[in-house]
This record gives sequence, C-alpha cells and structure tokens, in this order.
Amino acid sequence: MIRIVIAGPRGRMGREAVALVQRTDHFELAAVIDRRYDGQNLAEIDGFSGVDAPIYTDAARCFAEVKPDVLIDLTTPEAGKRHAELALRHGVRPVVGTTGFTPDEIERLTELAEEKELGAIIAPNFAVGAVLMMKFARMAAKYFTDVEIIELHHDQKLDAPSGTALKTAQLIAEVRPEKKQGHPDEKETLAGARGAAYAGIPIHSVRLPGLVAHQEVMFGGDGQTLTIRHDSFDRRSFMSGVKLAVETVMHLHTLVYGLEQILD
Ligand SMILES: NC(=O)C1=CN([C@@H]2O[C@H](COP(=O)(O)OP(=O)(O)OC[C@H]3O[C@@H](n4cnc5c(N)ncnc54)[C@H](OP(=O)(O)O)[C@@H]3O)[C@@H](O)[C@H]2O)C=CC1
Ligand SMILES: O=C(O)C1=N[C@H](C(=O)O)C[C@H](O)C1
Repeated sequence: MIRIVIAGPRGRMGREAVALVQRTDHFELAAVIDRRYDGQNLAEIDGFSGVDAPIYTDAARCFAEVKPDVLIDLTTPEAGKRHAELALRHGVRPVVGTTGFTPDEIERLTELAEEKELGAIIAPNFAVGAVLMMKFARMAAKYFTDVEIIELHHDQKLDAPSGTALKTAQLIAEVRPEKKQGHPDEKETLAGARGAAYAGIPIHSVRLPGLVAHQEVMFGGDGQTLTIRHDSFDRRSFMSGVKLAVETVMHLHTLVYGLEQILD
C-alpha cells in the first residue's frame, strides 16, 4: 500500500488524480493539501462525496502529521516548488506534474533529493503519447536540424511555454548542434512573431478555450517536412503516467526529470 497526499485536489488535474488513487487498490489517499478548507474533510467538498481525506493548508504540518510515502503535486509553479522541497525535507517522495519550474529550481531539488537519498519525479507530461512524441522528436532531430515547436493549450494555463515544449526542446538540443534558423537577415516587424527560442529552437504557444493539451513538433528538410503531433483530449490521458510515477518513485534514490527516463 502506498500512502499518498495530493496537493491541488480541486483542480482539473487534481480531481483526476483523486479518482485515480480511489480506484487503485494499492494506493491510499492519506490527506490532501489545499489552499482553502483547512481542518475539513474532502468528503465535505462539492464533487468529493464519500472521499475520506483530511484537508491541510499547511504542507509542512501535513507531512509531519500524516507521514505519507508520496506527494502528488498538481498546483501552481510557486506552490509546487515549495511543496516538493518541504516533502523531501520531511522524507516524502514528490511526484510533480506541476510545470513552470526553472532549470535552477530543478537542479536545487535534485541536490536535495540526493542529499536525502529519496526518490523524486518531475514529469512535465504524464501522457504516454506525449512522452513518445518527445522521444520520436529527439530521434528525428538527428536527421532534420531545422525544427519548430507549436504547443496549444486551454486558456486557463498559467505558464508559457508549456513544460512539455521546454522538455521537447531540451531533448532535441541534446542531439542537435545549436543553430540560427530561418533567414540570417530576418526581422520581426511585430515583436514575438517568430516565437520564443530555446537553444535556437522556436517555440510558439497558442492559448484558446476548447483546447486541452496539444503539441506539434515540425521538422523541415530539403523538399520535405515531418510533423509529429500529440493530442490530449481528456485529462484521463495523464493518469497511467501518474500511476507509473508513483509506483516508480518508491524505488528511486534521486530525482528523475521526465517520464521518458522511466518508460521502457
Ligand atoms: N505533468 C502533466 O502531465 C500535466 C501537468 N499539468 C500541470 O499541472 C498543474 C495544474 O494544472 P491544472 O489542474 O490544469 O490547474 P488548476 O488551476 O485546475 O488546478 C490547480 C489547483 O491547485 C490549487 N492551488 C493553488 N495554490 C495552491 C496551494 N498553495 N496549495 C494547494 N493547492 C493550491 C488551486 O486552488 P484554487 O482552485 O483555489 O485556485 C487549484 O485547485 C499546472 O502546472 C499544469 O501545467 C497539467 C496537466 C498535465
Ligand atoms: O497545463 C496543462 O494543461 C498542461 N500542462 C503540462 C505542460 O505544461 O506541458 C502538460 C500538458 O501539456 C497539460
């Protein structure tokens, strides 16, 4: 039995994660961390009838009193960073889906996980299809050195570019020499027209109601293009990855950034 605390249970992802824990025989929802309803029970909150879990607004107190095995964090960049650090300091293994962490912040959490000899997973995308898209993009980048990333999300998303787009660019940059793409003399007549850039790879972020989470990685070569696309139409698409991460983190002694590292 793995005892789990979920931070952000009322959110779009948090609700799916609560349902995942409820339907998984070897998972137990030990408590939740919210920014409201301190001292109440999740069962009292709209949409959680019958889900018995104490609510804490103070993450440190939650970890000290509940002593869970794993924290699943699905909140905001600021809260996620604080929760992951507090979890490690209390001997709790964080599984972080929250995006918007900087490389320095990931590095600091990696050092802390190693110091505590505790497993931790930060996964910018838990959907198996998205992880494959990233792996395929890394493979293709050996053959096509010109690439642009277009990520498309719902308009309630806080961070841009998405964690998935950044991770994809990072994986491509590992195998592709940095290069300036497009015409050497190109000029933006409207600022931002060519998108943001990670190691010379343009990233374009679309935000629209109606979307969930989508990404295209588009490669161009002599007389041809290759487009690798993934679509999450429903947040259930992320849950098999969350389950795998929770099970795997129990056997790790360091921080793993990206589900591609634990997916066979
Ligand atoms: N790795 C992956 O596969 C995926 C990652 N994500 C990421 O997960 C995160 C959450 O996304 P999503 O569910 O859509 O966002 P939501 O805004 O729907 O949910 C976030 C929840 O976190 C709560 N919250 C905010 N601050 C705190 C805090 N200090 N303590 C506890 N709870 C807090 C919010 O409370 P309130 O309602 O009061 O604002 C809200 O309920 C984002 O960073 C997103 O990018 C999303 C999808 C997939
Ligand atoms: O906010 C979201 O919705 C998503 N966030 C993650 C990201 O930033 O990549 C994962 C997925 O794209 C959905």
